[in-house]
Amino acid sequence: MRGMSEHELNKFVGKILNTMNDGFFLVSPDGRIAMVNDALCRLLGYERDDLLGKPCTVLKCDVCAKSRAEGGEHWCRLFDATEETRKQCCLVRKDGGLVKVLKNASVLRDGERIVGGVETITDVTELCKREETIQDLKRILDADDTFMGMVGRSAAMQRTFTLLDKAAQSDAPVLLLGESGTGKELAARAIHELGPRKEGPFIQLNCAALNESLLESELFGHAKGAFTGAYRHRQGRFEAADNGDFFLDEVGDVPLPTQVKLLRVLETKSFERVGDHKPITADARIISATNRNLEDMVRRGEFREDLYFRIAVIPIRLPPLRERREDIPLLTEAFIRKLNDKSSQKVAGLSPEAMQLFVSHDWPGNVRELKSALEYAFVVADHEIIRPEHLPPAVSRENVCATRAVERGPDTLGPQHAAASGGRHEPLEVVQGEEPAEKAALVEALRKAGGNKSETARILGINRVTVMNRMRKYGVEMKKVLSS
Ligand SMILES: Nc1ncnc2c1ncn2[C@@H]1O[C@H](COP(=O)(O)OP(=O)(O)OP(=O)(O)O)[C@@H](O)[C@H]1O
Repeated sequence: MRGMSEHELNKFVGKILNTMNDGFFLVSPDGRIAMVNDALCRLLGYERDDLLGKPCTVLKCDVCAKSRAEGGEHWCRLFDATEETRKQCCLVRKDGGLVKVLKNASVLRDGERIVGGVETITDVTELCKREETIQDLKRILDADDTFMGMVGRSAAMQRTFTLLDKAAQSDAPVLLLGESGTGKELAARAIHELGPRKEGPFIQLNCAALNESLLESELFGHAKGAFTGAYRHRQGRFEAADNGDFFLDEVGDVPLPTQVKLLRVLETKSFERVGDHKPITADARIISATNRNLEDMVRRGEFREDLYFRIAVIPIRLPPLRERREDIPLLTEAFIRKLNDKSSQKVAGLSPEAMQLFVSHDWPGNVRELKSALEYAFVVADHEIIRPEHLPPAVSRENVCATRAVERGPDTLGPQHAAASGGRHEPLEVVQGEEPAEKAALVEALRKAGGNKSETARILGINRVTVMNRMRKYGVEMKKVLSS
């Protein structure tokens, strides 16, 4: 600036300040705004005249307000501190909006005399928003993908994990709702493991598997001679669950007369064994589960309303897999890792085409179906990579329909899903969706093992008893397998 006098320079100060991107203002020692630049007016939505001569408190700086409240020798802490750099504060715009800024401030002195204060402010609102987004994404990425053995990174599963955790801490009855294979049993175990009764027993009963009298005998026990075949006294599951958690699976299948007895036990914690009059008390927390729509059943008179309210104090819905497709790759990876550990086959992963089929399939049998599809693929694939031709037909064939369903959105997925979520009988397609994969995997493994059940178990990564159970379940005959 050689050749320009200070006086001449002063003439241009206003212009210089108005070319700055950052806001600038000058305050007099009594705190009145003496000078502002265009950037400040722009940033805060004020006209120059709105600000000039006004106390600087009009900018409603949060840090200034706080330090004023804490007190100090001077009305403004700047005059105590004499300098502030990169202080993060929040100002209020004329229209009431908040602006996050970084502020540099300095006291202006002429010798010993304070002549004012100068501040420059940089708008960091956008930067802060981006930082918040980064932090949110980081939280999602860092979020634990598993919760007591349940895999899920989707927001829906993360919410479910939080709810399960909270429910576990209370002693209130929990009702787990969700389609078959969504993980209700895993969730029940998680609640037990995390809850105050974890040192006590976790007793489980599938209410759908038994007729009325067997169910009552299982629930409450029976006295010797109570019915033909009752040779001994037998403890019921309620009694066994004393001081622990009692998981009533498929609670929607409890017949109405048994519902009355169940309600009485839940209310009084007291019951009698079948064929006996001696009252027995047991204190168990009830965790129930169903894939049926209990509210509809209550409306239809098929489920007692009073029992419903007893067991549904904390209802938690396990979302179907098609509502959280983002979890499919993660679940796939987790199951492949487990199957690799257990079986002789070593698989690196799915080809992009197979993964595409996985992600677009609707999984009416949910996580159980996905697990079975991988068990099938492990047996069929003789490569390190699972390709579409290694997947069960239900997965590879339905690609087109599934893609259409995805395009239509989850609310229009068709009747099989409505039924799967609430109807008493799962539609044929649901059963077909999950059974053939498990059955086909079993048959293929038996064939590979030449009928040797232990070898079959090793191939499938399950135990020998499960092999026999599955053979019985699917009516698989060894002779037919070996001759086909
Ligand atoms: N989130 C998950 N992460 C890992 N495995 C899961 C998950 N959800 C379910 N599974 C697995 O899927 C299978 C079915 O789960 P589970 O038996 O808990 O489902 P469910 O809802 O109780 O089914 P159903 O109503 O038919 O009894 C099990 O092998 C379970 O380990």
